[in-house]
Amino acid sequence: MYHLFKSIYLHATSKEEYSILLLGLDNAGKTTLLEQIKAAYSSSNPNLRTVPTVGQNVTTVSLPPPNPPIYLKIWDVGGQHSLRGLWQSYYTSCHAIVFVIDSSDVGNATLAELSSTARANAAAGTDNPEIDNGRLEECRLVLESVLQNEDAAGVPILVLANKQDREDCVEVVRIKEGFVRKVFEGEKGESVRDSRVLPCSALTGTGVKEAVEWLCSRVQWNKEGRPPVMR
Ligand SMILES: Nc1nc2c(ncn2[C@@H]2O[C@H](COP(=O)(O)OP(=O)(O)OP(=O)(O)O)[C@@H](O)[C@H]2O)c(=O)[nH]1
Ligand SMILES: [Mg+2]
Repeated sequence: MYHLFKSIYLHATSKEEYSILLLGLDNAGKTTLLEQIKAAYSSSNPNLRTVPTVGQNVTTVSLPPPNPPIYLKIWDVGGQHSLRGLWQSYYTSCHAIVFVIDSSDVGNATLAELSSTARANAAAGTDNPEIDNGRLEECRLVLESVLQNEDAAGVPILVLANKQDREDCVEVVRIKEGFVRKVFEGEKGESVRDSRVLPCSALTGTGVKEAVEWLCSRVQWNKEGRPPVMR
């Protein structure tokens, strides 16, 4: 009888917990985003004086109603080149991935032109000084490697076009149509995946709640594929 009551009590009081993995190049804004999420759901002030992450930061948030009563455990890992090899150890246990892009560092031409120019330059081993490619090509290679990893297969991906507060940013529609769609539909993409592209400014907090709400709905939608941990 004790065990029956205990299991009823645990069932009634425990909540589903889903892990969210923040990825993206160094300087994209992952740690700033983590700080804003933490602040948004705990009524504290965000610490926006970030330093490059070596290792990981983690925080767990509980969303208020009308969101479902779940926990999101958010993992922020370092995006520097030498640290990207560590990302794959998080793939099997994550329920969704957020790929953060610095929208002010993807070039000054249209993204379609940039993609083809960057590829042509890479193939020819040259660089056209007239066009600033930013880090678009590096970003493409890194996003492709995430999509191709078997341990991350089927995991919902939210691409965040961050730093939308900056005057020199590329707008979200261009990032979506000229870059993300091409990567997802390209031969190294995986078009059957649940995905979305949203604008945000981790610095001001704009778009952060919309991002979290999308994640919240998609991890629950995918819970048969990746069941939550009960806490
Ligand atoms: N203008 C603007 N700056 C931002 C935004 N998000 C982050 N930054 C700035 O970008 C820089 C890098 O931000 P971080 O959050 O530390 O970047 P990160 O992705 O965690 O970098 P790593 O830890 O090296 O992988 C900091 O100076 C932030 O203040 C944004 O939305 N707008
Ligand atoms: Mg960081």
